[in-house]
Amino acid sequence: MTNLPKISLAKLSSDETRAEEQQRLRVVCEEYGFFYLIEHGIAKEQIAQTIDASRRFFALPQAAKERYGHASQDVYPATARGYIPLHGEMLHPEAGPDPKEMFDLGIENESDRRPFAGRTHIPDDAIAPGFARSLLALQATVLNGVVPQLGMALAELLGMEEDWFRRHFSPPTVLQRVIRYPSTGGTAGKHTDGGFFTLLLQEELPTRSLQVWFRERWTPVPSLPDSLVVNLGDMLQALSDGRFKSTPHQVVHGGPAERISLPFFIYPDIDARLTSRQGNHTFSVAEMMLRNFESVWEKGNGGGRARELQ
Ligand SMILES: O=C(O)CCC(=O)C(=O)O
Ligand SMILES: [Fe+2]
Repeated sequence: MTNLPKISLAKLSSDETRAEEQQRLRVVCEEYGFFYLIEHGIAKEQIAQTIDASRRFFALPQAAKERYGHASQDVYPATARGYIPLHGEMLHPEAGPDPKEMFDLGIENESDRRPFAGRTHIPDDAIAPGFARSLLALQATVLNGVVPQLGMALAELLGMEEDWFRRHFSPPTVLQRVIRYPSTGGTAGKHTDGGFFTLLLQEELPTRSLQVWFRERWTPVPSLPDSLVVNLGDMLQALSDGRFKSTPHQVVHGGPAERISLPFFIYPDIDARLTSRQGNHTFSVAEMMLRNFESVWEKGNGGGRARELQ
C-alpha cells in the first residue's frame, strides 16, 4: 500500500472543519507535494463515462486521430491542443519518448486569442460519440467543484491576501489531457508539472503505474476508490518560496491492460504576473508556460524541472 496522505475537500470547504484540514494540508504540501483528495464531489459515473468515450476515440483508425494533430490546431502554441500519437512526447530525455498517446484540450473559447486559449479542433459526436461532450462536462465539474475550493485553501496557506486567488484565477489557464498508456507498457519519464497544481483522475486498476519520488525512492500511487490524486507544480513551489514541494513523478506502466488517465493541469490566468510571498520569485505565467512548452516540444529537454533531475 501507499502511505500517501488523504485530504478531504468537503472538510476544506466547511466552516467547522476548515482550519484543522488546512493545517493538515500545509504539512502535506511541505513534506510530500502529492496527496489523495477525498470527498471531492465528482461522481464516479462521470469519470467512467469519460473514460469509455476516450477509449472509443483512441480505438479510431490512426489516420482519423491524426486529423486532430498539432498541425490542425488553430491556437498558440499549437502544441497545447489536439491529438499526440504514441511516443509523441518525451517527459525526460533519458527515459526516451513516452509510451502513451494523448488528446489535449482547454477552456474552449473561440474569441480568446491569448496563448493557451482558443478552441480545440476536436472530433464531434459523429466521429467519436460522447468524447468532446464528456470531456467538457468533466472540465466544468472540476472547474466549478474542485479548483476554486482547493485553490483558495492553497492561496491562504501561501499567506496571500484574501482576494489573491480570485484576482489571478478568473479564469485559470487549464491544460486538460486524456492519456492512454497501451497494454504493452513502458516508462513515461521522471518530471515535475509546471503549473499551480495538477488534479489526476485515474482509471481504477490494480496496477501501480504512477510513482512519486520522495525520500530518495520511488513510491507507488495506486488509484484508490473515490479519490483523486493532486500534485503541486513548479509555479506553486516558486510562489511558496520553496516551502511547498513540486514533487518529481513518472509512470511505469507494466500492463497487462491499457490505462487511461485524465490529468487537469491548473495554471493561473495567462495574463498574470505573480510574486511569491517573500518576494524571492516573480514570473509571468505566459512566459513560464511557453518556456516549459519550448523545453518539451522544441528543445527535447523534458517537462518541468526534468533536466534538473537524474
Ligand atoms: O498518467 C499519470 O498518471 C500521470 C501523468 C503525468 O504525470 C503527466 O502527464 O504530467
Ligand atoms: Fe506529471
